[in-house]
Amino acid sequence: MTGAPKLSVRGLTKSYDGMPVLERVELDVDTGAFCTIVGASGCGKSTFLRILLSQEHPTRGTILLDGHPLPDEPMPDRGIVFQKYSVFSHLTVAENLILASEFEKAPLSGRLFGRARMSALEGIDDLLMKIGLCAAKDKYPAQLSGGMQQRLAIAQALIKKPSILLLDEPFGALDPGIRLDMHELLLGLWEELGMTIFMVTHDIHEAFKLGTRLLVFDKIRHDPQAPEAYGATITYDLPLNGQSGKSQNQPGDIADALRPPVLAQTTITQIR
Ligand SMILES: Nc1ncnc2c1ncn2[C@@H]1O[C@H](COP(=O)(O)OP(=O)(O)OP(=O)(O)O)[C@@H](O)[C@H]1O
Repeated sequence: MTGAPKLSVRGLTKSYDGMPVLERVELDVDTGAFCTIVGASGCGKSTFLRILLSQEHPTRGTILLDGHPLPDEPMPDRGIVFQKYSVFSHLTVAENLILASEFEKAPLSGRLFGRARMSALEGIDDLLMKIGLCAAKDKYPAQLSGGMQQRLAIAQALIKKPSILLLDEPFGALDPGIRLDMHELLLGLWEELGMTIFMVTHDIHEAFKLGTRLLVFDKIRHDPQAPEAYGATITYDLPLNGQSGKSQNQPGDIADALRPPVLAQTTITQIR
């Protein structure tokens, strides 16, 4: 790794009501990495993303962003996209995109008028072009397909030019063909904007295709009498080169390893 990492996580533990969800997570991520995150349902992947967004806070441990403690509140430097469309249904595509500017420039009313509004609307043209929604600028979300709504959600997350993009199963609700289009779109944006991406997915092939690094979350300790006694951590951290197909690891290897008994044995060995 060259220089200071973009993000550095040390001894991260997150508990709810005294029950650990994440335990002793350690991670350094370079600027521009595309980290795909997989793991069993309920193992804390979304919690991890919410902590990176500062929507949740660690119970223990530290997170440094560009060498400084992660701010306590979500900031424009980190954008997030969820699986279900998180856009405002009563606003058009353009209005959804200028909303952040409206609240920034008119915090009391949340509305811009006249020249200020025109200027905000002109400011989103480039983003609309990138995201392929120029023709839908004045449509409402209900008039858009699922893929288009998710494009809008991505555009919304990008409007403040975040250096970190957090994606929580962003394509999980889309048809396979649309997902492929979205992969192309996302890879193009990632390359052009140089963001560091963390993307949770349940699709191991998607994880291998898109990521430069695969993070597997799982529990390394299990108590059958008390399944919630232990939290998950990063049990596999694999460099990928999905775009050039040079990765030595293949989706099937991880899919095999994700079977619980094998994973438990393998990861304990690995952690030691
Ligand atoms: N605010 C909360 N209060 C209490 N428990 C919570 C809270 N948020 C998450 N949890 C619990 O933390 C655990 C991890 O949840 P999380 O959503 O992070 O898992 P996940 O790996 O993203 O799951 P999935 O793949 O099913 O989306 C779950 O047991 C969940 O019930």
